[in-house]
This record gives sequence, structure tokens and C-alpha cells, in this order.
Amino acid sequence: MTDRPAKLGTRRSPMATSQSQTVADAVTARTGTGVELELITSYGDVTQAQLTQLGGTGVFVNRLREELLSGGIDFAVHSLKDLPTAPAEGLTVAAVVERDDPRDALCARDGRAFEELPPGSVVGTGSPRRVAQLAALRPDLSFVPIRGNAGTRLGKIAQGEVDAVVLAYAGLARVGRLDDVTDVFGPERMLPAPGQGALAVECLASRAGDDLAYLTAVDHAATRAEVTAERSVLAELEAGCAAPVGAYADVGDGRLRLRAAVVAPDGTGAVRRERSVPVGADTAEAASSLGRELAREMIGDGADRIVADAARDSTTPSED
Ligand SMILES: NCc1[nH]cc(CCC(=O)O)c1CC(=O)O
Repeated sequence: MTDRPAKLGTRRSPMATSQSQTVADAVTARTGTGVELELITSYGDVTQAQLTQLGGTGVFVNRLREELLSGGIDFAVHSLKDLPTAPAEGLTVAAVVERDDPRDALCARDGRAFEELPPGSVVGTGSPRRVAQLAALRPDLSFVPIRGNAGTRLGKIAQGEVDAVVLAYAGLARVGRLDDVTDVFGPERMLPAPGQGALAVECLASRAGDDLAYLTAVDHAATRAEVTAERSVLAELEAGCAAPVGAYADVGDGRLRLRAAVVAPDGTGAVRRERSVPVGADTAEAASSLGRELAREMIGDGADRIVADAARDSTTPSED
């Protein structure tokens, strides 16, 4: 057992450093282990190129993973929704931290709620999932892709570039911008991205059962089951993190309930499903099976064609 503080790798953005510090404090409070943040600059953080040219949100994750594999850091904190569903060789998610509010939030000019946006309002988001579901609710709205951290995106409202932006409630909370929220979308209006609001603590698989076993102290079983079910939908659909796929699972009354939707980018077509299973000893397996079986049902109703069409037609930069 070393006495040096553990090195927690984090991207430099205000949201990433805030959420990483929260995890660092929880690890210290629960295990007594000192933790220091190591700021890692990812290619996605420094370039203005659109994400599609960069290869999607993997650019935010990959630099941290390189540091884990090289031994530069002991563990990393990622927004779980940015993690590819495919496992990373040599790495493991040692903990899924208790989930923050997973909903999407609207930040609009003049304090307006979504239904109060004037006809033809311009909404800033680069997420096909958000565009598809909001276009289904309000076909009159225009959507424009925007990049940058929450502060940059919110600034585009005051600059008159957009009338509103859509961001994750959890991200806004972590950077202290909840006062900008003018509406919040419950699952009946918009399903969040799989894993949205949850944080993943990743480390070398070889160390997770050894000197980093203490990371399990910040693992939250219910959140892990929820995001496992949600991400299994994405995996079975063979859809990337930026596909027009929403999924939300919640544990309650002894059951794991999963809702999922695949919505055409223009909001004109959708496949939606819901199913729940009892939560028992084999929760991880039950959660994964739940997601995969629901996705297979959706594929039978054409969900894979919507995903494939969206991937083929995606000309705008896409990140969720
Ligand atoms: N790809 C950007 C990203 N990755 C995770 C979050 C939100 C915070 C979270 O889900 O943990 C965001 C910003 C957003 O969607 O508004």
C-alpha cells in the first residue's frame, strides 16, 4: 500500500474537473485514501474541428485511457454516457457512482418553457437524440449544432445565435448553472442518453481486484444496474453514443424498469418499448438481458433501420 495520493485523471473542462473532484472527495471520505487530480488535455478539448471529423466523443475518453494504460494515472472519471459500449482491453469500470439527475434541461431566452418557445425558434444542440425527440414534439423548431462546454453554449443565447440550448441537467448542476434552466424534460417527453447523469470510475483491470479494490467503496448497485440495462440497448442496436437512441432505467419496488426509444432524426418515425424485471441476486445479468431483449424487440419493429439511416445521413457534428 503506497502512501502517495492516488492520481485521478480528468479532462480539463469545468464539468469534468468538478465531477472528478466530487468522486475524489467520496473516495477519500469512504476509504481514507488521498486523491489528487491530474488534468489531461484531450484532442477533443483543444480543437474546434467538429466531432464527426474527430471520431465522436471517443476523443474525450481515449486520452484518459492512454494515461491509464501507460501508468500515468491510477484511475479516471468519465461521464458514463461518453464511454463506448464496447469493453476496453485491459481496463475495467471499477465503480459506477450514484447517479445524478439524468434528465435533459432546456435553457431558453426570457425564461421560457419548451412549449412557450415562439414558433420557429432556434435551439442549439448537436445531439441527434435530442433533436429527434424534440422535433417530434415541436416540428416547427429549428435545430443547429453547437460545440463547447456548458458556459460557451449558454453564451450563444445572450449573443443571439440561438433562442435556447439543451444540456444535461447533471452537467449544468456540476458547473453551477442550474439558474439558467427554464424547463426539464421528464421521460414522457424525452428519454435521456443511456448512462446520462452517471459517472464511471475506470482503472486497469489488473489493479481493480488488487491495490485499487477500494474503488468499489463508491460503486452504487442500483445505478450500475440502470446504466447496464440502458447501455445494453445501445450495444444490441450496434448504435454509437451519438445515435438517436434514448433509454432510461430506474430501480423501484423491487423491479428494474427500462424505457427505450429510437426516433428518426426529423422526429417523424419512432420505435418505443418498455419492460421491467424483478431485481434479484443476478442483477447485472438481468439488467444486461433486459436491455438486449428490449432492443431485439425494437429491431423487429425497424429500430435498426432508423439507426442505420441516421448514421448514413448524419452530416452535422454529433455528440450527445
Ligand atoms: N458529451 C458531452 C457530455 N457528456 C456528459 C454530459 C452530461 C453529464 C453526464 O451525463 O454525466 C455532457 C454534456 C451534456 O450532455 O449536456
